[in-house]
Amino acid sequence: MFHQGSTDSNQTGLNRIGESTAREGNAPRFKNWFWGYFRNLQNQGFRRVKKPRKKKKKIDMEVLDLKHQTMETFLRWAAEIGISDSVDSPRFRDSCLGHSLSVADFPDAGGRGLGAVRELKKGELVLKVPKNALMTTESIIAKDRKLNDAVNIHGSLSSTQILSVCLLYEMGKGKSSFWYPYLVHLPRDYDLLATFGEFEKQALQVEDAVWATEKAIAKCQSEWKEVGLLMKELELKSKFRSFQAWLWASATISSRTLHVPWDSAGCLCPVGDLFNYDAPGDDSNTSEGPESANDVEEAGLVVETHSERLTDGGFEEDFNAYCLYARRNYQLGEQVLLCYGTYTNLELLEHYGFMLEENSNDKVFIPLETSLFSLASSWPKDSLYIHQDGKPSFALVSTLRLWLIPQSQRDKSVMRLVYAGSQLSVKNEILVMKWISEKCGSVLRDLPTSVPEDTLLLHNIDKLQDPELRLEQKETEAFGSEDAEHMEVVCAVEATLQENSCRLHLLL
Ligand SMILES: C[S@@+](CC[C@H](N)C(=O)[O-])C[C@H]1O[C@@H](n2cnc3c(N)ncnc32)[C@H](O)[C@@H]1O
Repeated sequence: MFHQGSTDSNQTGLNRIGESTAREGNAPRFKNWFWGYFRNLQNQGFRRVKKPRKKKKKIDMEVLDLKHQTMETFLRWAAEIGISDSVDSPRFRDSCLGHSLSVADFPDAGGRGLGAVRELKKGELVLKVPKNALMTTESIIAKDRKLNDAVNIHGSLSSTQILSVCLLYEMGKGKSSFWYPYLVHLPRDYDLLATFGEFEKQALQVEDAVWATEKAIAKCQSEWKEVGLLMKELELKSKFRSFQAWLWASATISSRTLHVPWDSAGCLCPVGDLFNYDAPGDDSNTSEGPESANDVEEAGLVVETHSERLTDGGFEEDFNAYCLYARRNYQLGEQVLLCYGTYTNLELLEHYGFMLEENSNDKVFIPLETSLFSLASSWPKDSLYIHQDGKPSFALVSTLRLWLIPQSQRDKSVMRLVYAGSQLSVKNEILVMKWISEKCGSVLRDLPTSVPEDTLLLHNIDKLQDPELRLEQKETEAFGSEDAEHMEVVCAVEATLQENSCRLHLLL
């Protein structure tokens, strides 16, 4: 659904959001800690766990005068341009919502989102956004000759780079932008990997997560350099040309665009981008054993079709509109969610800036011997992983079965059993499980912190970040008695917060 590709636990308490607030653009408190990544290993008795953290990075888009822009104003504007949550949209409505949906706050499942204002049936149309309301490169440049001409001579830039520049250009227009009522309600800060600083990156601890962060930051920087000339030609104000502004724009595009068939960058969809994320069906990881069809799919032996899962909506030529449908039945007050795609927690963090505590699509990669990799050459490297519930993937368990028998016994009949996902012998199976258990144990032991340490640290960092919960003197003293490493991290967080507030002052 959302272009880059559930928690149903907290779907009660539909609190209508009326006024815009400084932080309404995003969940007030995202669980952006990566420790969930290894939590299930810990649940199986492993002691050590990764503990990352994420500071808030404010990207100040001060051009927006938020004072007079309430959610009501936005929803009225949306109704005027034809956005509607009902099939038969009446011509005069003071809100595009109210028939099926309402904007509400879901603190534990995405923050601002859309709730059901009545019972909704699976497959029912819940939102229609006409093409003219969508922000695409095409629709933005169609309204601006100068932008159109400039964009057309920069054909080497990717469609995502172009859309990001168009977004910043539109932001630069302020109130004169057609989409101003929508733009003012975009989040002002994001937590995607590309926005991570050195401290946050190191806190991830796990090698592939640190590497993914470095890659995301490097990509963002090089893409920003590449668009420098275009932004200059467009005479964007320097604050819109800054790397901070670029981070903001590319995070907006990454986390909010919906797929459209005519532009690989997708579209920004007013109101439609208020749906929070629901992971695709829990069916992907509930199989009984590695012999199941799902495990075979994971191993890349069967091409998985997601068509059933991703049926929440899309652009429909017949309606000339983006149409979004209920993916299941909803009760009054429940949060209505969309599936943006199938993601691990690291991928969710990279593309959307959040992760799920329970994510059946999550994967943990453990270091493997080179000889094991060469034995697994018929499977993609990324199929050798451990599920969030601790179960090894089909490819991993099959390769280990083979690897842990003497080379002389690896004949055709054994290979056939391995590829069919069958056990070779009880002895071999015990060896496999023992090997995995010891490997995971050693990975976890090598990490600097444990879950309880992480939990305590996160709790204290939360307090430091929340002005309303500022640490009282007594608690500060309590820190003094904790170990030096903990204190060091708290100091680093304080320094980061300090640095951020200085940066904000400079911008203002
Ligand atoms: C398309 S927007 C959804 C609306 C968003 N909550 C808002 O206020 O604009 C996607 C963003 O919402 C947040 N989000 C969506 N689903 C979430 C979930 N299940 N848990 C936590 N955050 C979520 C993430 O910040 C994500 O980048």
